[in-house]
Amino acid sequence: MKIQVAQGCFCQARLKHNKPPLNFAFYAVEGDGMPPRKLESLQGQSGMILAFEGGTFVWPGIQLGYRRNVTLQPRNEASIELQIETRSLQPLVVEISSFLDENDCQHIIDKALPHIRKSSVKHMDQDVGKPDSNWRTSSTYFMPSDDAVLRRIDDRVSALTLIKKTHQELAQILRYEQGEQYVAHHDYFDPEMYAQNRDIQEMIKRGLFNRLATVFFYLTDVEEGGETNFPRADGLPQPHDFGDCSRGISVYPRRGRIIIFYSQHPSAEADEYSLHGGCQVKRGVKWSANKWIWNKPMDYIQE
Ligand SMILES: O=C(O)CCC(=O)C(=O)O
Ligand SMILES: [Fe+2]
Repeated sequence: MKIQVAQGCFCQARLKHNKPPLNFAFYAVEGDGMPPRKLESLQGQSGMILAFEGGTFVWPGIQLGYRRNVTLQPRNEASIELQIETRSLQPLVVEISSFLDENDCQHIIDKALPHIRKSSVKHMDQDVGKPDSNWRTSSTYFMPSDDAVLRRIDDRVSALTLIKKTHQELAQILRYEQGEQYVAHHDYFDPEMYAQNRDIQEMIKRGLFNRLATVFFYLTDVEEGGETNFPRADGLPQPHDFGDCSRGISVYPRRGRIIIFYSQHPSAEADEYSLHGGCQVKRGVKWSANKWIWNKPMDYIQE
């Protein structure tokens, strides 16, 4: 038996359009606590079986505005039809305009309301000791999936992303009141930026594992502002002002809408273009939620 090992890059077509290349690769895990090693020269070897953990599905973006009709088959539910639209290729952002219904959205809000408290952020080494409100002024509740509605949503997210439920974190419910925001940041943990943080190093196994994708729910319409902005969309340079929402692309809140954006390339390398923020709510209140998905089981949610 001969097994070809692919190692490569979606390069030619992208470079032609002045887009940064998207690399993909295979990795070997050397042992607990060791960073993964790239397998770069295995072509032509025979009789080898590669077993790897961490490989996960990514929706192909195809092109901006591409619309794909899909039929999902969530566990314990009839199939559902929906349309996935590509909003950005770099970072990869797709939108489903109607994923949650009115009742789902209201259920999440009602359930979170008694528990919601000021949001925190995980500080990079250089920011330890600074107030969370430098970055984020919203309120948060991490909500256990302890009823049928929430379990159904987890199953749907799993069917949509084609990533097991065990890889999801608990939904982080967010409320932004007028004037509140979360400036641009990454959802993945850069091992170098958290070198002194033992908990994070343990969680990401020094770079082996990380958040792969974010499924972001919009639970209310917002009268003005509150959009999610990707200031580096389409390969733009690093912004000077991380609160500037005038660059790149923005997705506006609409009750029931969701987006999926990917923090990693198919190669499992972090995508620095996935920088994003929750822009200031100018009028009204924004309820929303993060479903962070890892490239490993997290043990918050059982299959
Ligand atoms: O509120 C938003 O639109 C984005 C929030 C966000 O990026 C986060 O909570 O990590
Ligand atoms: Fe985020």
